[in-house]
Formats: sequence, C-alpha cells, structure tokens
Amino acid sequence: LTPSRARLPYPPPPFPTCCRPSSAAAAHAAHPLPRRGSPRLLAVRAMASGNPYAAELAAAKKAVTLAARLCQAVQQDIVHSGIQSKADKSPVTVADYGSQILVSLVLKMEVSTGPFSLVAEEDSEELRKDGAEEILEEITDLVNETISDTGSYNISFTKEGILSAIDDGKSKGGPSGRHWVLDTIDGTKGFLRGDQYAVALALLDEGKVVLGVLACPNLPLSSISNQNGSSSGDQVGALFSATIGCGAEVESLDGSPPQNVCSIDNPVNASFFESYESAHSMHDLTGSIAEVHKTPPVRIDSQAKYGALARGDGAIYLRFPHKGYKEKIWDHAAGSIVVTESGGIVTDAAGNDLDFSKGRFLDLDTGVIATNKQLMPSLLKAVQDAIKEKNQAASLL
Ligand SMILES: Nc1ncnc2c1ncn2[C@@H]1O[C@H](COP(=O)(O)O)[C@@H](OP(=O)(O)O)[C@H]1O
Ligand SMILES: [Mg+2]
Repeated sequence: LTPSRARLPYPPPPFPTCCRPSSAAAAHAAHPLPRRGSPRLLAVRAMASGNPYAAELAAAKKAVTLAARLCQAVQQDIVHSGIQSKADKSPVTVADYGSQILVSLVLKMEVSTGPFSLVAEEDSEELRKDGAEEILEEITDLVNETISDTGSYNISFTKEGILSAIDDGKSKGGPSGRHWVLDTIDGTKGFLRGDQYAVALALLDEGKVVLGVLACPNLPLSSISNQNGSSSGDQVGALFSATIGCGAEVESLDGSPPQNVCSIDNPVNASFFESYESAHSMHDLTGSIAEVHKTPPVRIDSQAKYGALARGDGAIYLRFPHKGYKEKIWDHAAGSIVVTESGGIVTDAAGNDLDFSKGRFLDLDTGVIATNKQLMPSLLKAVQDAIKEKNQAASLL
C-alpha cells in the first residue's frame, strides 16, 4: 500500500465509454451510452435541459470556476515561494476568504429565488480584530483583481463589503428551505503542498442535496486510475456537476463542452481512493479491507476523490476518521451527489445514506463508503468485519 500523489506522468487507461444519468441507469444497463459528441449524448443533454435547478446549476458552476481561479493564483504563489514549508498559513486563509466571497457574490447575482442562505466555514470575526487590517486588504485586493481580470461583474468591494459578504456564510443549514453548502478550499493540506484540492458547492433543498459542483483545478482531465493517482494527460482542471435526477457531467475548468460522467462499473480489482492524510482517515483499516478486495489505494486530497470515482477512475472511496471526529456537511455534499448521479452509492459504515439535514455536521456511523451498486454489499461486509476486528484488537490492549 504505497502513498500516492496525483501529478506524476503515467500511461492513461482507455477513457470511460459509458455515460448516463442515474435515473436512466437501469434502462441503459445493457446499452451503455456512447462517447462524447455522439447523437445519443445530445439526447441526454436535452433531458438535462428539463432540469428544475438549471439556473442554480449554471450559477454554481460560474461561482466555483471563479473561486478556483482565485485559489489557483494563490496556490501557484505558495508553490513558487515555498511558503508552505514554513507552515505559514496566511496565503491559504486569504484564498479561503476570497473563494467564499466570490461564491456568495455570484450566487446572489445570478439566483434570485427566495432568501439567500449559505453554510460555509468562514465568518468575519477574525478579520474584524486589531492586527487583521493587512490580511483584510490583501483579500479585498485579490477579490477585486479576480473580478476585474475575468470581467465577471462591474463591481468593486470595499473592506466593509468584504466583511459583510463573508458573513453571508453563517447559515446553520437544516431540514427546511434551501441552503447552499460551500467548502471554499477542500483539501487545504493538498492545496499547501501544491497537490489536489477542490472548491465544492452544493444546494440543499428540504434537507436533501439536489445539486453539486466540484471544481478540481489540479485534477487531470483523463483518468487517474492507476496506483499513484496520476495521468499522462496534459490537460488538468476538471469541473464536475450533478443535479438530482438529471445525471452528472464533467468538463474542463477552462470551458470545454460538458460530457456525461461514466457510471461506476469498474471491476473489483480497480483502484480505490482514500485521503492522502492518515490523520483524516485510518489507513490501517482501509489496508485490511483492501487485502480482501485486492485493491491498492490511490491517496489524494479533497473531494476530487468523489469526482474521480464518479468518472470511473476507481471503484471505491473509503474514509474512516479517527474516533471523535465529526464530519462536516461541506466535505461531502457536492461530492456525494456527483457520485450518486453517476450511478454510485454513498453511505456510512452501517450502510445508511448520509443525512445532510441535521445542520453543519453529519451524524455518521464510523465512516463514509462510496462505490457502485454491485460492489456495495460485499464492501459493506468487509468494512464491518474490519471495524469489528479492529475494535476487538483494541479491547484486548
Ligand atoms: N481529523 C480529521 N479527520 C477527518 N477529517 C478531517 C480531519 N481534520 C480535517 N478533516 C477534514 O478533511 C478534509 C480534507 O479531506 P481529505 O482528507 O479527503 O483531503 C478537510 O477539509 P478542508 O481541507 O476543507 O479543511 C477537513 O474538513
Ligand atoms: Mg473540506
């Protein structure tokens, strides 16, 4: 079980051949839809145009694309200056706030229905303290530069405007109404290392995730289904999107036409994904499960794992936080719908669906498992056996 990174060259496997919305999965099981550009793909797109959340989806894609642009500029600065080796967290803080402001700006400009509610990590408290003037100025400049460089809006934020835009993210979510759920930079550690991260945005409607988008600026556009999570494809920057009942798509972050995401139908010996960081997921537990499934792990940061799984780069994503950790909804909302709308399943270690209606945290049993429908029963059993064995071993100590 070798740790892996997602940036080394590697011969790519054949591109996924099938694409379909999950609602049509059963009907199409024996007749996979063809590759991009085919007439049948157009038929799938026509169906997607009946999307009840079409305006929200377009806004969400625009929002994360703009935020990803800001984050990418900061990451390049970090990597070039070697700041991460000095454990200086301030650039990532600037990018986190900047990403949140841009997402809330775009959503407010583009979506007019109902009250605006955003569940996100940051609020303005720290930035209002004495000594935070410099960082506030940096955020204001960075946000205004990104808006003007991209020609997105004819708007310029004042510092007070920045503070109040950040406080748009204070919502607590919950079971009723609509709430946007944002992870401004998911995979902060990968971001600092110059590796994978994602800007992840989802919409909850009456407690259910109905839409999700994942901007993964460093994820190769071709498959990373190999042991070190890399791809020989030159193009990087993937944007995954999904709406409930309408399937999932992946497109290039720089604006190439969308294609539908492949349903997850890889064989048992396909690679599986887990966190790069062992502090975020117990690698010893996944290792014992991998022995049963003969699958080597591909360790990458962030919800890019969900995106890669959805397009068939691997067959399994396992995540087992250490005892006492409470998973936050923004770490799973967007990624999980991208997988389920690609024909996959996402559950906790007891086999229950993830419940996003309980506020800012998920009420989870032990961990998160994502895979295809064929593999889920045997995988769930392997997971439960491994957890039992680990608990028994711990009780003997
Ligand atoms: N001890 C822990 N156990 C599990 N997850 C953790 C954790 N500490 C942080 N995380 C979460 O793991 C996320 C990254 O996931 P991954 O390991 O898949 O890259 C982090 O998102 P942020 O980077 O947005 O803070 C954070 O929310
Ligand atoms: Mg996160």
